[in-house]
Amino acid sequence: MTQKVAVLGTGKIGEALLSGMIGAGWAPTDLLVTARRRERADELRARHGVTPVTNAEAAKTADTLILTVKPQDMGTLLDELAPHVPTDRLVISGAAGIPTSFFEERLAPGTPVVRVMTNTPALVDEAMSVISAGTHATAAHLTHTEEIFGAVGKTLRVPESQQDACTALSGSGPAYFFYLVEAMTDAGILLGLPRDKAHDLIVQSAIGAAKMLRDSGEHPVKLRENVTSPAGTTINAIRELESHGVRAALIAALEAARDRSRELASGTKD
Ligand SMILES: NC(=O)C1=CN([C@@H]2O[C@H](COP(=O)(O)OP(=O)(O)OC[C@H]3O[C@@H](n4cnc5c(N)ncnc54)[C@H](O)[C@@H]3O)[C@@H](O)[C@H]2O)C=CC1
Ligand SMILES: O=C(O)[C@@H]1CCC=N1
Repeated sequence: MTQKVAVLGTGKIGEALLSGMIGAGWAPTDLLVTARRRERADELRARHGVTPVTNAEAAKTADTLILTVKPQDMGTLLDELAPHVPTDRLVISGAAGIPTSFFEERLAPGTPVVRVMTNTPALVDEAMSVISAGTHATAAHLTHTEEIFGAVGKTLRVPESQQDACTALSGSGPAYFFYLVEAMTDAGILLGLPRDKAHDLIVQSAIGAAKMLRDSGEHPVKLRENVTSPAGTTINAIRELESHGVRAALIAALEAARDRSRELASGTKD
């Protein structure tokens, strides 16, 4: 049976998902998109061969609705959608913070809702997407959600109570690594290297370290110890990181991200 999937509010995350799904074999003719602006809809059609529709048309036509608007826009979108969504549709939310109960309260009783937190490496099929079922979502709904988000990377099921923490870790996670690369590139400049060379050195080191973290089976502490020679260079750098409280700063930063995710729960917090 053909399953039509609609992405509503196709911005950065929505388009990355769309592109990954098409790459994984979804027929563009089975994919519908909605956008606020006409030019954006035309752009999506030209780039991916998908069909732009209105939010109401998507609700009536698609079997699965993936809502990828900003948390603050979700209430307005749901007001628009609610009269048109039959209860046999699966509604997937990709928004930070907003609980499945927010959707269940606004959609017809019994509508299955799944909450997903993905991340921007979806653009290169290396996303980490964490998936939680709402009250009426079945095992089949979770499997279908995994099929969709599996097109852009790894998936993991978690209880919804862990979603805000996951948002802080993997949802926002890529930003912390980009920030680190930016800061380390600045350090390279301080040490007299041209920016482009410093950038290349750090990026390749990041890729190598990421592959070792994923593939070596070693604990990160062991991997770091292997780099840290007695009376060598690395331990001098580590001492500075510790004395500047970088570990504590990271813990506090992720706690702040988790708290903000909780705060977004009402879907209206600017
Ligand atoms: N950017 C990121 O790294 C991540 C974002 N998210 C979540 O994904 C969602 C989307 O984020 P982005 O793609 O970064 O935002 P974005 O701003 O690029 O995309 C949202 C799109 O929704 C459109 N939109 C808003 N209201 C609409 C409506 N009523 N009808 C149709 N289109 C509408 C906007 O015009 C925009 O194009 C957010 O809820 C965010 O919390 C999740 C994981 C990572
Ligand atoms: O910053 C944000 O709110 C979104 C959600 C996770 C990553 N970006």
